[in-house]
Amino acid sequence: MIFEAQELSTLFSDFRGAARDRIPINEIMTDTRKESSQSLFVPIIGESFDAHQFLAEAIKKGAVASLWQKDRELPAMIPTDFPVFLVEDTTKGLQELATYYLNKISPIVVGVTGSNGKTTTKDMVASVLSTHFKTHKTQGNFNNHIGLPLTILNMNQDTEALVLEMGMDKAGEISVLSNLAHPDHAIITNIGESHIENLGSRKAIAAAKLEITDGLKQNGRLIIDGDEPLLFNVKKQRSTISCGFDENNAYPIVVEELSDDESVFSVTGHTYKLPMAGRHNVKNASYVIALAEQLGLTKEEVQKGFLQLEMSGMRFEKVEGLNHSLIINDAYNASPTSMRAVIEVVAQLTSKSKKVLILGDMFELGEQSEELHESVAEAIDENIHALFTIGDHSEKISKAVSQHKPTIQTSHFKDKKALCHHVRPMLTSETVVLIKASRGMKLEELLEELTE
Ligand SMILES: CC(=O)N[C@H]1[C@@H](OP(=O)(O)OP(=O)(O)OC[C@H]2O[C@@H](n3ccc(=O)[nH]c3=O)[C@H](O)[C@@H]2O)O[C@H](CO)[C@@H](O)[C@@H]1O[C@H](C)C(=O)N[C@@H](C)C(=O)N[C@H](CCC(=O)N[C@@H](CCC[C@@H](N)C(=O)O)C(=O)O)C(=O)O
Ligand SMILES: Nc1ncnc2c1ncn2[C@@H]1O[C@H](COP(=O)(O)OP(=O)(O)OP(=O)(O)O)[C@@H](O)[C@H]1O
Ligand SMILES: C[C@@H](N)C(=O)N[C@H](C)C(=O)O
Repeated sequence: MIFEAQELSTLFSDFRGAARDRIPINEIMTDTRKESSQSLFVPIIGESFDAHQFLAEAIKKGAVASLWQKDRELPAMIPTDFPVFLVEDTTKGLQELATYYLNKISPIVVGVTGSNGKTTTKDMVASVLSTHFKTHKTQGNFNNHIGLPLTILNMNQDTEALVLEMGMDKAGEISVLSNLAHPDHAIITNIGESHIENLGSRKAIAAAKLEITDGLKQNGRLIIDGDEPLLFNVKKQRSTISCGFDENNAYPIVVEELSDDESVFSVTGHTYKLPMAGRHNVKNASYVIALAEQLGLTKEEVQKGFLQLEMSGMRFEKVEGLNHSLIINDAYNASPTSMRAVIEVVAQLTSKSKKVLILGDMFELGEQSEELHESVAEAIDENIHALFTIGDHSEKISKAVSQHKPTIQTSHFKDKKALCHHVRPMLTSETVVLIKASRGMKLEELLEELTE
């Protein structure tokens, strides 16, 4: 149970029905298409539906009370004793509920934002903190003004640490999330180009990410990518902790060994093993090390947390392909920085000799889209055997590569089936294929044709 209807009557003073009864509410329902039990229905007005139309269905599906937006007519057929709490805006009501519940449980709160690496770092933080605290974390990519409150309302009553991914694609959005969650500590993973179409520049993206301090608790620490020039000003502030490969960072990283499945590195003289490849993941891990120290965890707990890491899917997710080839599904999303980062990892892999890249469009890059797509070609060197692009914009990458690096086989496709038909014969035990593009491309659909 998260609360009783009676508690909500103190939060929302305008109500009808048995709102003052001690009716247990176990969960929040925002989608009547999903099963629920003993839930509070919160009808969200979205782009395709106004959920107020589904109240009867919600009751059938297990709702025992509901928020209701005052400017919507309440259906007459609803039982007179059914508790309804009237609010100006149901999304804001959801957020108020989350704040109320957060204050009731009062866990340590860690906020994670950044252009790339939010989900990865959130998963790392949760894995490490779970060695010391009862920990709850954002599920999937529930990182916006609806997903974050739902994450809070989904935590168990005995939660001691809450790890919240905070996403944005417009200025002001992180500020709302930070002022809702009031993190004890906050992490900015990097400043890339994601959603630059809306923000206009990387400088504006940095400013938007720094909104995470708007709600940061007194004495809270901001942990940042100390190698990022756009964050150098905030790096000087006492409450900021800088991590990165530059030796002048508070937590300087020394890479000892990078292999296909493991990264060995040291931070402030202690060596860690991370069961992931890529310098970018080493940097993500350094944020977790700095945070863990703030929270009093031992280095052994940190190392244990790294070793028991459970990553979210479609982030460098390794899948066996046809003929014992290796498919790397990094298809959740893409921006130039993240695409370059993961291409570097694939180029360095030693377990496979034939390296094939399948790269799709990157969205929301605005006027800089062509130039930013072309810039990815700079990260593609002779370690790569073939590059296949798909979509409307990624052809800029294959054209740039075919022009400057003619030894690399390149082709562009408009159609997933045709692409797979071309790639399948290349799949042998020596082949690794990287799949990466923006979420809207849904390149994970290629896996059907490239795996058993
Ligand atoms: C509101 C909601 O949850 N909608 C989800 C719903 O969409 P659908 O189109 O079906 O419904 P509507 O939104 O139009 O309907 C309103 C409500 O009606 C409910 N409903 C509908 C039909 C029905 O028969 N019964 C019903 O009860 C419905 O459930 C709605 O509550 O389903 C879709 C498919 O599952 C979901 O995709 C959709 O989710 C929306 C997009 C959403 O915002 N969900 C959040 C919980 C969330 O966190 N989603 C994340 C993605 C977040 C994200 O994109 N983050 C960005 C950064 C932030 C950008 C910010 N500006 C923003 O607005 O998001 C990033 O880059 O990471 C996720 O799904 O992973
Ligand atoms: N610190 C980093 N710097 C650059 N790229 C990174 C970093 N961390 C992860 N990446 C790349 O970004 C991809 C997406 O990682 P992840 O999903 O954790 O980021 P995210 O910020 O949650 O992304 P999104 O906002 O699209 O949900 C990874 O597969 C990897 O290619
Ligand atoms: C996940 C969503 N917020 C997102 O980043 N969408 C990009 C632009 C996409 O659709 O690829």
